[in-house]
Amino acid sequence: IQPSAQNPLDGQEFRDLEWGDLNFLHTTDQHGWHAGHLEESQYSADLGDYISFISHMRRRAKEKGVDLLVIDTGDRVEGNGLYDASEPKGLYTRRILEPFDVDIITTGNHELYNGTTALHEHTQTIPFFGDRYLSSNIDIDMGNGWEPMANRSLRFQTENLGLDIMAFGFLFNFTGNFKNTRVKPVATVLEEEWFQKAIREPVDLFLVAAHIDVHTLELQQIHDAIRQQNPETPIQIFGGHSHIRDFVEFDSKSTALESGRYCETAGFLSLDGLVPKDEKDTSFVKPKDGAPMKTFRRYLDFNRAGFQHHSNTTEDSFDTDAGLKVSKDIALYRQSLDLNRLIGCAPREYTLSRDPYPSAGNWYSYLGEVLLPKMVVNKTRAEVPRMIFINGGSQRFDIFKRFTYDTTFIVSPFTSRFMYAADIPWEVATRLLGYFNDDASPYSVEMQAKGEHWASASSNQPLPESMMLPVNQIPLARGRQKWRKTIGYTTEDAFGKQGDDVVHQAFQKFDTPKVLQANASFPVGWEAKPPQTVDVVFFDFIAANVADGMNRIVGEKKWKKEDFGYYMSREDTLTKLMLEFVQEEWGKEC
Ligand SMILES: O=c1ccn([C@@H]2O[C@H](COP(=O)(O)O)[C@@H](O)[C@H]2O)c(=O)[nH]1
Repeated sequence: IQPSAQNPLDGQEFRDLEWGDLNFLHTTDQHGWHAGHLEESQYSADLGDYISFISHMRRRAKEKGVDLLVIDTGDRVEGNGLYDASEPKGLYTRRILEPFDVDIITTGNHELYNGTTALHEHTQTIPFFGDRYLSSNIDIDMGNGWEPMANRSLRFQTENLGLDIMAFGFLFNFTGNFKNTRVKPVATVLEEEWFQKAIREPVDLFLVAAHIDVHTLELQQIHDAIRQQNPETPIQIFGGHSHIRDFVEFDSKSTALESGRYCETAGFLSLDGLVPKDEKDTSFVKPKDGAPMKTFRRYLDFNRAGFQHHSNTTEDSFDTDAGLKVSKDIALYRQSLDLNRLIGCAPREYTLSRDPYPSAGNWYSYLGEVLLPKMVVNKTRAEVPRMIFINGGSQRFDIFKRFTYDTTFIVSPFTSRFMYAADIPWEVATRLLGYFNDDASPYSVEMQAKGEHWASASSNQPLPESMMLPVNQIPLARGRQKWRKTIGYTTEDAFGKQGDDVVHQAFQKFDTPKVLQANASFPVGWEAKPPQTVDVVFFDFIAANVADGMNRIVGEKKWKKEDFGYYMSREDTLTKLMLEFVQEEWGKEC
């Protein structure tokens, strides 16, 4: 745990784990949160704590004569100062991840948005993990033509039961990658010779580590391709990308688990009733005593109390040398990046989705009404009315009272710059937001294809400490023991409502805007007499979408993204502007 982080409150009610023959721990979408959540005690474990936990769980597996595999399904980068504040980005993250002893690891879309990130992944991270790092559908060009980003598949035997496993690593059909990589559509790869050969190998289980939302066509396609050749063999899938706790059942021997995001969740899954046959034939996985194979899943809140509970350790016996070293290194790296530096104190907490948009506590509302109009300005065109558009997905996390240097990256990690289209007719500019918000618009379709996930009813986001319920003690019928309930994940998935390891109180989640519009320098009385033209200002990340939108509105191909210039200096990213704003506008009395 990091020096400034807090352990969760005592007295939480746990749901225990059920071990099987083959057990898994799974993380996904870590997004640089390796220091843990310093403002939320429920998710305050750091990667060092997780490393200690893994080590105890491996020991327990050995004692039980079963196996444990550790999986990570990508998007380890972008979204936290520990990754984004270093120069080059990820300098420390790559070192921090080295002791992370995963069995299978794969690539997410965030490893590919930026050419340098992809390059570093290929030249530094992948060699370290070697053949355990799988990229079944990604290629990279290092200057000599396309080559596989990493190993395509891996066949291996588990340590204790000797289960024979064939593993793959897939990314969804992502199109927003930098041009030094290419992501092959999943359906195409399923037809490739190497894949067809791999699924014909006589193994006990197929394992798919996928940076793919578990409710997608891509995963169904992967499942169906393997199942067609292997009617009886278990297919275990681990997903990611949509940042939620989720679980789906494809058939009685195939499920997919998604384990949340941002080091808030470690997924646990077990398969029982796997009996490897001596002779390899087409039905070597047999149910125990004729009973069907049993699958069990649980979502663990990422904190030391839970890790100790599930690994049967105590505060005294929990830490391993390797885990302690990682926690110490993280603290040193954070210090050298000055991440704890207080920039300002927020007038109140702002949330992305726990407060409705628009409302006073909603961060998008604050951005649209206060921050963007003030900060996004070109001095030479300051008097020209402007409409500023940013994509909702650019904002990544809530704002607590203490806004530190780290917070700027936690909220706005991307290096998007502001571009503009000058003097756009009022009738065109005012229809842009409607165009973006129209579900049928090509913008939505394209962004969905890129993995854009707008508000999702099934995703549930945890609350900060300040939202903890007052101690709500519920006496147990059989004794004097009392539980303390906190607000947090209350996941409902294909196996029901008992998946979370801690019994929480549910919370409400509201829709977030796809695209946010802010207006600035509008003349007095504009409602009665609108300006004839305005500047349309937007992130370069959505420049092509803005051009498409305006072309659709006027019904002709008038704009292309190459026509647009930068509205402000290229250094003026929203991350930088936000930091300046907080420094200037918010006091330091928290
Ligand atoms: O430069 C960028 C890159 C991405 N985004 C937005 O991020 C999300 C996707 O993130 P996931 O963690 O994979 O869900 C999506 O909304 C992109 O639009 C961005 O704004 N800028």
